[in-house]
Formats: sequence, C-alpha cells, structure tokens
Amino acid sequence: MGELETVRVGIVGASGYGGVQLVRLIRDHPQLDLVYLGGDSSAGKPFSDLYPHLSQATDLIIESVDVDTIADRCQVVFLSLPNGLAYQMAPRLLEKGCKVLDLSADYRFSNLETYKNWYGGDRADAETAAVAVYGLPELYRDRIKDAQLVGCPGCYPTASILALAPLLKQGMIVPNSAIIDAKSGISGAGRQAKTNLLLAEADNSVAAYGVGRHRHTPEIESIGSDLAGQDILVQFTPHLMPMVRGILSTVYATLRDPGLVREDLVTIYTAFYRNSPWVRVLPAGVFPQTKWAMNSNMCYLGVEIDQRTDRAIVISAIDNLLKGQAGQAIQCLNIMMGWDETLGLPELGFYP
Ligand SMILES: NC(=O)C1=CN([C@@H]2O[C@H](COP(=O)(O)OP(=O)(O)OC[C@H]3O[C@@H](n4cnc5c(N)ncnc54)[C@H](OP(=O)(O)O)[C@@H]3O)[C@@H](O)[C@H]2O)C=CC1
Ligand SMILES: CC(=O)N[C@@H](CCC(=O)OP(=O)(O)O)C(=O)O
Repeated sequence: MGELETVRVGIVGASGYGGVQLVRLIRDHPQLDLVYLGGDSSAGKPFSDLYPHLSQATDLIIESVDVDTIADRCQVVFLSLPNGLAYQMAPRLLEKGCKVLDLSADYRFSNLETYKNWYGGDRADAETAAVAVYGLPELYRDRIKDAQLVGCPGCYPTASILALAPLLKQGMIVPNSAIIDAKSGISGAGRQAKTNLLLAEADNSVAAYGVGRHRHTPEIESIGSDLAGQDILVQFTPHLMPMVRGILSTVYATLRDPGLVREDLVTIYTAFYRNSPWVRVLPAGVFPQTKWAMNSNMCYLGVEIDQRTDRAIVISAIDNLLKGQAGQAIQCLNIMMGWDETLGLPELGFYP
C-alpha cells in the first residue's frame, strides 16, 4: 500500500472544549496537519497561552474568522461553535472546496423546519443542509464516505441512538415505548461560565433539566424514525452529574416478543455492530460505567431484559467529548478520506 496523503486541517472554535480535544487528536493522528485555529474572543492569542500544558501540540495563534483565509489554508475544517454559526460559514467553505465537519446541531436535521422549531434562526441554506450527512458512522458509514459536509451528532443522541438502533432497525419494540434516562458530565455544557455549572452548584448534587423539552429529543426521534421506517417519539430526560466527562444513557423499551431472553439481545447487538470498531457490546449481565470510556472513542453497551415487564434495558456509556463529539468527528473524517475508521483515535480509556 502506498503512503497515505497528509491533509491540512483547521479548527474554528479552537479555544472551547471541542476545539481543545481536536487539537490533541489531530496532533496524535498520523495523516493530519493542523494549520489553522479560529475563534472569537480568543482571537490574537497563541493557543499555548490558553492551554500551556498543550504548548508542544501547536504553536498556532488563534485567528478571527475569515472564510477565504480558512479555505486557502485548509482542506478540511472542523466547526466547533455554538449552534447557529456553522450555517453561516459552511456553504462558503464548501463552495471553496473544503470538507466540513460541523460539531454543532446546524446540520443534524434533514428537515430544516424541525431545526428552526427547536433552535430558532433564519436558515437560507436549504441546499447545503440537503447534502449534509448525519455523522453517526455506525448507521451512516456509506453516506459519510462520500460526504463533503457532515453534521456530527449531539452527545446524548450518540449514546442514546447507539443503544436503541438495533431494536428500532429490526422492529423489535413497540413504537413510542422508548424511554431514555441520560446523565452527562459538566463538560457537556462547554467552557462557558454559567451559574449552574459552578462547583458549588453542581458538586454533590444531581438534577434533571430540559424535562420533556430538551433539544436532543427531536434529533433522537428523527434518526430513530429513519431507522424504524416510521415516525416514532421518545421520552428523553437528561441529568447533570457532578463529574467532568462522560454520558451514561439508560434506555427502556417494550419488546414485541416476550419470549426473548437477554442472551438473544447480546447476540442481536453483537451481530448489528460486528463491523463497528467503536462499539463494544458487553457480555450478558455486564453493564458499563462512564469511567471505562473516559478519553476513549469507544461506546460500551450493556443489554438486559426484565421478563416481568417485557422491557429491554440498554445501557450505553461514552466520553461526551470523544465519541460524543470530537472523536466521532475524527472517525467521520477517517471514513471521508477512505482511511481506517480507527486511525489516530484513542481506544483505551483512562482508568481509574
Ligand atoms: N461539549 C460537549 O460535550 C459537546 C458539544 N457539542 C457541540 O459542539 C460545539 C462546541 O462545543 P464546546 O466545545 O463544548 O463549546 P465551548 O463553549 O467550549 O466553545 C465554543 C467555541 O466557539 C467559539 N466561538 C463562539 N462564538 C464564536 C464566533 N462568533 N466566531 C468564532 N468562534 C466563536 C469560542 O471561541 P472564543 O473563546 O474565541 O470566543 C469557543 O472556542 C457546540 O455546538 C456544542 O453544542 C456536541 C457534542 C458534545
Ligand atoms: C451537560 C449539558 O449541558 N449538555 C448539553 C449537551 C451538549 C451537546 O451535545 O449539545 P449540542 O446538541 O448543542 O451539540 C446540553 O444539554 O445542552
């Protein structure tokens, strides 16, 4: 096999939690060359001033965003920005020939009306949105391969959809019966200062938020409906946990076939994810914890059936900043470039 091409990449939103993961992952990736960092309030500062412990990773200075400059320098651009900004940049970056991976919600919805209902904003980029591919490789690998624009999934949707997908795809559950109880570490909220994210507020405490109305609900439902081949609804409740990283998503759904036992589910899930190196289905009776996934791009799945209620219970653990965000974006890029899906990504987590 010949040498793989080295690709010039840039990050817009480099100072944030997604940006800083990307800097580290790109530095450890054999085929990527980091040539551009962009931002807003951090513009003009060397990245190493913001993150001195990463000074050996890059000596780039964060620049204010100028699409022409980015496109001149980069073949691939990661947009790691608050919702509502990527759609103002992506169409021009694509026009100039860049491949774009958006970590925000802007390109996750094939139906822009759904996006506008939940996120607001005035979208004039329907043509661009129509060519975006949802960046969950385990389900859409074939489409990601040919994509120029990938809308990377949210962290809760990644954990929750991977837990539900085999059940939905194979029509195994009663429609609308899925209930998702999910917990996230605080880094899921990004690096912004907010009162509820203060140590004094969040430590030694667990709280639900966005109850019955979190914006990841329509994202899970739209992908879930695509898998099920019919419109489905889910009940989704997120919780903020007193930890930095990780998502644990526990999914309950009523099985159509009461005769199934948990070993059947292990077999079905193992077969479904047999070509997915970043999903590990655990043996019967084993359930994951978030710490297993910390600093790994792996999603761990544990499955069970409660014979009394005929419910499948699937527990999914990921690192919200890796498989839930920056790691998954690199996984998508690997596929877009025709590289091995695992290239440059951390497999083993930090433990304990
Ligand atoms: N955190 C997580 O676990 C996950 C986050 N996501 C999504 O990924 C995206 C990034 O998240 P995260 O890294 O956590 O967010 P952060 O709040 O940590 O970072 C946001 C970044 O956006 C930059 N930025 C803000 N406004 C502008 C602007 N007008 N022009 C240029 N840059 C701007 C900031 O730059 P500056 O400091 O220079 O102002 C900062 O670097 C978000 O859409 C988020 O919803 C998705 C999955 C998981
Ligand atoms: C703990 C926490 O606050 N988590 C974030 C989810 C992060 C994420 O994936 O959000 P996007 O869909 O905006 O990319 C939240 O609930 O808003």
